[in-house]
Amino acid sequence: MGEEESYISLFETKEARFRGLYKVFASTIFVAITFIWFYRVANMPLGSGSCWVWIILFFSELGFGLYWIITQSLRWTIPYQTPFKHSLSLRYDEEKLPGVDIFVCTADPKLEPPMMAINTVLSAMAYNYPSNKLSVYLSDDGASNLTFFALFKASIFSRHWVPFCRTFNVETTSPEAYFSIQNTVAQNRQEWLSIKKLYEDMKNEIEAVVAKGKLPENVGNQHMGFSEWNPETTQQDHHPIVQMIIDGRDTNAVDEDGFRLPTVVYVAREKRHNYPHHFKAGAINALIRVSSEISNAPFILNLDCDMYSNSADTIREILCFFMDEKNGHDIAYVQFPQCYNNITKNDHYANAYYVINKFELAGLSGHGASLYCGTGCLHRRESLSGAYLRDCKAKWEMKPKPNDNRTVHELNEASKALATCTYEQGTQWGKEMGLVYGIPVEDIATGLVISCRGWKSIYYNPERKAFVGVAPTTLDVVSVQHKRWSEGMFQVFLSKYCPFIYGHGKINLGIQMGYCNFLLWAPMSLSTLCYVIVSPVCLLHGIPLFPQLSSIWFLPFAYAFVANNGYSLCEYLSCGSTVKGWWNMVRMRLFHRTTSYLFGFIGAVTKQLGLSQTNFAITDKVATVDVQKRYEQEVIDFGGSSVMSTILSTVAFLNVFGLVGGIRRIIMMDIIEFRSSQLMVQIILSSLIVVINLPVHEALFIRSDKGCIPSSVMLKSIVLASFTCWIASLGTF
Ligand SMILES: O=c1ccn([C@@H]2O[C@H](COP(=O)(O)OP(=O)(O)O[C@H]3O[C@H](CO)[C@@H](O)[C@H](O)[C@H]3O)[C@@H](O)[C@H]2O)c(=O)[nH]1
Ligand SMILES: [Mn+2]
Repeated sequence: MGEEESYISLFETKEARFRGLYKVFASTIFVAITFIWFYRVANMPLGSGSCWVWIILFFSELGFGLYWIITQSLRWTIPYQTPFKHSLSLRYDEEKLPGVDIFVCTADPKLEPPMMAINTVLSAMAYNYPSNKLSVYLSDDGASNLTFFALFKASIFSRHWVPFCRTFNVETTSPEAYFSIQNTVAQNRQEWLSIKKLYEDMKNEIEAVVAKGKLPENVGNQHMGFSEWNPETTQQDHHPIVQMIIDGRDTNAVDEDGFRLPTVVYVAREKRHNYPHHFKAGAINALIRVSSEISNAPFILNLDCDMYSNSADTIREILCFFMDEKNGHDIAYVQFPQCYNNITKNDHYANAYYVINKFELAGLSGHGASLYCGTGCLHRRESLSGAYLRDCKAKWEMKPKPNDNRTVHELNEASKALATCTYEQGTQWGKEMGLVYGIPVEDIATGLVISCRGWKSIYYNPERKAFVGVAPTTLDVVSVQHKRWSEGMFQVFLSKYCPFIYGHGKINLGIQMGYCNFLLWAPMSLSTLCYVIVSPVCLLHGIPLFPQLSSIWFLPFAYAFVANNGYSLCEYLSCGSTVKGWWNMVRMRLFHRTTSYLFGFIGAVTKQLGLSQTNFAITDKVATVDVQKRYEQEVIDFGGSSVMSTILSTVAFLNVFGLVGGIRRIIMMDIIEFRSSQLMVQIILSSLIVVINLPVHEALFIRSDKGCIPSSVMLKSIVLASFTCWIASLGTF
């Protein structure tokens, strides 16, 4: 079918409504911002001691204002996509569908339990897609035989799991997630009970082996792959390991219903102490090469080990974008939002990224590009490998791999040669080919480079979550992640990949500005820090920084503040979250901007100056019972004494000091003086900061659990806050 039919698009794009109204509203905020800038310059107390404070504030407000302008690029046009998977099935027979290679990355069996990784692998094996077109590659940067053992066991379990999912149309194809949702006997009683038992037996066996840290004695006989490990093998020093566990070509590799199984391959690229391995980017680049040797599918789905597939038809949906004859040829990748299954009602760590997922990422794709977020993304092999759109035939013609008669052993050996440390030496890998090296957000930099090569990319946020992961459950881990992100993104901005320089003439202004929304998280910390430190300190010393309430100049400040936050609240609520959830997001933004983004800023600048090296701190995905309990109760886990909790407490104390000092002055005023007091805005500001910091005060003074802030940090912060106030008083006032 197909050719003779009149053309029907495989996907549709709709624009969000009321954008015109929004543009009018945004223009009013813009006017207010320009008034604020004007006020700050026109009223600069030149010659007075507090002049430098005004200069600081001017730069801070300039930062806020410019950043606000940049954020508008993501709110101009917001497209929403709908793929038509039924039309795809009508147009293409099963044999005509292209192959898809699925990459799952794991890096540390302690931080990322092997059970988690194999659940992701199993979820990917059970896609509602022809099995002989699927190949799943597990990249293990931990080079752990425990992970290999888990994958081997999962391959045996998959013979039952894949047909179970197919027979009963299971959508949540990660067994762990499936049994946690479907935790009472399902209708298909007999099958459900037996598959659950099989899963639990496997889980218990794997967890026991992982807990022991040692493989069972006789396991070597079960698969030749176990012989790859010897006592000298360590995470950072080992030869390349490639082991095909299921060979999809093998007519005996069938599930219990007699259907072929997807190919499953374990890969641990070579690591040596004196060779940089480039973290996740290095792992994916090795996988691109290894998979090209084995299956060479034209599409690559990239998943982190903690992001399982939650919707069986996802691949078919994504292919609607790529295989649309009219609009599909220039699409390089389709990115899904990162969603999590452990978000609490009011999302106290602001992990859900509601607004980013619903508006900002969609808004960027309104300009023709999507952020590549590292996971939940399906790429065209050519564009991911480094091809320019103009050089591609611009056809999705899928050349099936010619029959490969090599044995599994031969394929393994041929692939190992592609996963050595030396393979990339003197090549363009990490520069012009594959994922970009040297930046801890390899994904974002790579997505940008792909856009600059002429490709389009799509952001698709379906109703049913397509991929679901685990969000961090302590403030420490959230901060590790945000520090890496903000640092990496700012590094992109400072590097040759800066969208305004690298992208000049290659991508439109909307994409350049859109990217900067994310790339500039780190420097925004400076503007915020000025506000939350300078304002209370000046309040304490009675130095006014803002117009009095009765002044006409107060209006732009009030309007910009209220309109911006009011709009942000509406955006938040429209995503289905709560007012408390929004408040928590505002708090987390303050926390990040005063800590992790500051560290990120410093990190990016020192890297730029060549004073430090790129690192990738893996986020811990395991929580103790105690931590988990606090998380479920939405109690912030400050994680004891750290530089971060010291900064947070110091900022909290500074604002308490400022507020107390300010209120003392106000009490001593008469009513006329009060009305004309120029300190009122600072009092309001510090009050808001004190209220938003209530969980910090609680953790300092009331709580005594393990997640509270210890008294040593309290003392340090009081000393630091007092010292800051004292230094300021010595200064110019
Ligand atoms: O040397 C490494 C380090 C990490 N990883 C893998 O990278 C993934 C992401 O690491 P994680 O610690 O979970 O970081 P997150 O902050 O959760 O990751 C987000 O941010 C990263 C960029 O900073 C992206 O690569 C991820 O896709 C995105 O989910 C995990 O599967 C790891 O196993 C490796 O394969 N090798
Ligand atoms: Mn992760």
